[in-house]
Amino acid sequence: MSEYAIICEGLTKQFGQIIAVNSINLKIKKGTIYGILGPNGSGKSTLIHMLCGVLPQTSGYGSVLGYDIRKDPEKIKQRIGYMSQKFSLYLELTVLENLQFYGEVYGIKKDKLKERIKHLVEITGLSDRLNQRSGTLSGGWKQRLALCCALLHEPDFLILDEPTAGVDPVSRRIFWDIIQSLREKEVTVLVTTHYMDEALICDEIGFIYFGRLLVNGKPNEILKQHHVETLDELFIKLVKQEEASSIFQKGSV
Ligand SMILES: Nc1ncnc2c1ncn2[C@@H]1O[C@H](COP(=O)(O)OP(=O)(O)OP(=O)(O)O)[C@@H](O)[C@H]1O
Repeated sequence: MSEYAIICEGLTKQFGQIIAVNSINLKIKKGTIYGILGPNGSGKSTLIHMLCGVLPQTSGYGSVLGYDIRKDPEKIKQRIGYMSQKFSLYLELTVLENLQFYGEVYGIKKDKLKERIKHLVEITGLSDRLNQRSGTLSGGWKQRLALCCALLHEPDFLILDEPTAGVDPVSRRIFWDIIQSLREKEVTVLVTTHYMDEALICDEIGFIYFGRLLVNGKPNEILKQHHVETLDELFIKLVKQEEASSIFQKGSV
């Protein structure tokens, strides 16, 4: 059994002329939180979609929980929980109805589902809102419900695509407390974020720029290696370096 939940070797995705993900090599240990950072359009979602088994790669290799993303996408889908950037639950259904619906889609038995819903609404603070129509929840509460749905079937690998974008600080804190508690259960978490305070909580982070993984490792070690105090500082420095080298390359042709 591998100690890694995720392995990418030269993983690449091309859309016509655009290389959205460019030969990424990455290993994520089981039971850890890995944060992906990078500007808009840098390839984060494309990488995630490949790892979910919903977007075939152009070249390279990827495995999730030991399953090849090209050969076994269906097995991967059963073992992962995914929360997308956009709220994708049914707005006209209540909180409870959404949870019951997703539980049935995952094929969770009635008694188990009841137990899971009780546990998840308790830890996310949704217990008092079970009968509220989901469309009337504010942004932070909608995200808590989406997290509950992604965790219902006890996935071994949880993918969160910008889960806290536009969410208030209290909801963000609750969110991250839950994410961190998953470490104890050996759940591997892959999360994209633009918030540097969230990145510092992750066990390891990667910074993607134009589809390439420029930096990868433990946040504090990365800061030391690059002689910077904050991740913001580092990422601005990296982007400037990359821009300067692309201008240099264009100029030298
Ligand atoms: N289906 C597609 N067809 C063509 N180009 C695409 C497709 N999906 C993504 N791209 C392009 O691939 C690149 C990477 O996009 P991607 O959505 O993965 O970035 P991202 O880092 O997730 O961005 P954001 O932070 O805005 O969500 C972009 O140039 C985007 O326009």
